[in-house]
Amino acid sequence: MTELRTVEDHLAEVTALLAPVVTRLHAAEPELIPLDAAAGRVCARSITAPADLPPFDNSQMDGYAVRVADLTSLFPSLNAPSLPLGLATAAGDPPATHIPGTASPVMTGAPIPAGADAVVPVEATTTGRFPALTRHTQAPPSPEGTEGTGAAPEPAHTAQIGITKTPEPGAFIRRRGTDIRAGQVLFDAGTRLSPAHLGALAASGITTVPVRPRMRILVCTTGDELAPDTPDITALAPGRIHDANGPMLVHLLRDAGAEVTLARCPDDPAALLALVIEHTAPDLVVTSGGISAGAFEVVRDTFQPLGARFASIALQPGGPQGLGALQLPHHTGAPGASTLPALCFPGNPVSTLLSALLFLVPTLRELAGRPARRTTVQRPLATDVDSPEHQLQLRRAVLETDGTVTCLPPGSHLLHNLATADLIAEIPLGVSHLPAGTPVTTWSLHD
Ligand SMILES: Nc1nc2c(c(=O)[nH]1)N[C@H]1C(S)=C(S)[C@@H](COP(=O)(O)OP(=O)(O)OC[C@H]3O[C@@H](n4cnc5c(N)ncnc54)[C@H](O)[C@@H]3O)O[C@H]1N2
Ligand code: MOO
Repeated sequence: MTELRTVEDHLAEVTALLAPVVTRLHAAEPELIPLDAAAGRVCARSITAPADLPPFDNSQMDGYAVRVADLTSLFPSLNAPSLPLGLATAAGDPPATHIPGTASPVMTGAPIPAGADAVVPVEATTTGRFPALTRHTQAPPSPEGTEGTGAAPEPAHTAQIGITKTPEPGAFIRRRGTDIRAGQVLFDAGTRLSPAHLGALAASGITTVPVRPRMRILVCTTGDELAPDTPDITALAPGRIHDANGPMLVHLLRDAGAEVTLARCPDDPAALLALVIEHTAPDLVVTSGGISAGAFEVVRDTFQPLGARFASIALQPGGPQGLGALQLPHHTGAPGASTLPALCFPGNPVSTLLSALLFLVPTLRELAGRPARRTTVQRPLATDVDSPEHQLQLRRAVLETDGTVTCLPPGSHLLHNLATADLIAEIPLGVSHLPAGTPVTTWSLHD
């Protein structure tokens, strides 16, 4: 038999087809978007911290701000020295001035009163809890002439706070700028924004972020058998099926970082051509179905005259594949592009999804600041496996508790078994049978 093109050959061709799109997206003007829309997007520029984080010295514990010297020098011989109760600072209050020789109650996140140099957690006091407190913001004004002079006004009331453990200077104080300093780089260009990144940006008071534009993909699912969306989507005319590939591709590609539009097209080349031409400036068109050996292959019939190539590769599922830079009669592709790149995946649902995972998602992952290749792990087969000798077979598989993998049936229409699988197990080219226990390359379907 003629040797089929390998998966590696096809991946290299797809990568080369997409390279100009990637270059254009890297060079494009960033989009400035609000933080709440930025999860998963990639920073287009490095972002500088506008302010110190934390923005002020604050307490790590609910407790008492003290001057350590008051405890060590005033009561050197006592096991549990006590200090008169000072005025309290809650989180959100402005900083107070610590009255020397007192214990100023401070809550977690509250600014450390000026002059205090450690916090004693409330658990390290003789009562283990707070007495009734007065916030310094609610206290009557200080006697004239004492505020800000360093002279100590009288404490608000006379409760004594017994301290069972003398703290080290700096204990339980979260110092200003210990997370990041104003002017330091918060995140480099190319960082993919996780929830934690968004948290750090929000904490810094940043409300918009410059991100790289996403690849705009028009997904066309094709076939006369695909039922139109109707109010009662469970009612199917005889011979019709629901469109599984559309939602699957849309979510897979969005999740990988693309901006995706879905269109459904009958087996009518004029309709497919019109659809592609009318769509506003996609970077890439992805189709499913209509590329194999049938008499009504809408994608092949429409795209082949425009420059796409169709061939079988040594892969199962996902053998039939098409790709090309389409020369459209009225080009409406992305600005700066003279042709419209197209990837044409086979229609069987498992074939469609695995084709996208294998050939397109790596480029999208890289654009989104993630490693292109998934992590692979060698795992032993739980049972014997048969596979077509001249194809790399991607078997949906379940991970057993003993670390072995059980391969599920290979049919490329078996979408439910894809949805319940944990892994893909690769049964290599040139192999028609592998006995139980043979280690095979596996990768997660949920990474
Ligand atoms: N004589 C041959 N027949 C077939 C060959 C072959 O080499 N010689 N290859 C088979 C393989 S492998 C595959 S994969 C399919 C690929 O065919 P197409 O890409 O042309 O896909 P269709 O025929 O349009 O559809 C195949 C199958 O998938 C169903 N389908 C299509 N779109 C959807 C959708 N959006 N949602 C759910 N299901 C969909 C469709 O109804 C068919 O059952 O060709 C084999 N045949
Ligand atoms: O190559 Mo097909 O994708 O096996 O069903």
